[in-house]
Amino acid sequence: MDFNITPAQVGTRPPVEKPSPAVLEYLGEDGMRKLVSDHYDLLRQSNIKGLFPPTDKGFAMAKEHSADFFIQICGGPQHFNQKRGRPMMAARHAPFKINPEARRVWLESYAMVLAQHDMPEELKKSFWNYIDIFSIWMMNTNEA
Ligand code: HEM
Repeated sequence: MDFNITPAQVGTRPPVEKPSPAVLEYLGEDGMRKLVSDHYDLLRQSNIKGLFPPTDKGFAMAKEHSADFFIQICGGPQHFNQKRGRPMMAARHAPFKINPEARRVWLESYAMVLAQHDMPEELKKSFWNYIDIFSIWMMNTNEA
């Protein structure tokens, strides 16, 4: 499938549709953790690696929190809320400079992981549509 990135302006918040619970049903929690882990491993080699924690421990925590969130947003247990409180995702990303290029790299890293994955296409599409749009919310600067 094509992983198209929707063009968007910084500061806009288009309505988002959550991924289908079938994504988590297919992957299971461990499968979701692996998906997120593979994504983060690509980010760590990308030109936006400087945004992420430099230590292995910090990086492992970042993976854990992100996977907790994706499990929750796909209808699974509320791990994220229990450990971290209300998601408030845009606010949590505010300390980091996320420009359209950072969004592109972040999404393309997911596209690479999804392209290799054995998940059915309609589940990939559901997951992709969610991150494509919700990632627009996380952009907070046009500065390089
Ligand atoms: C637009 C591109 C994005 C970039 C560049 C980005 C970058 C980051 C960075 C730098 C962190 C902090 C890492 C840490 O120290 O824990 C983070 C945390 C996180 N991000 Fe993103 N992010 C993006 C989009 C998204 C999207 C679309 C989602 C959800 C669908 C998401 C979910 C999360 C979660 C759950 C955390 C952990 C927050 C916490 O526990 O405090 N991110 N992200």
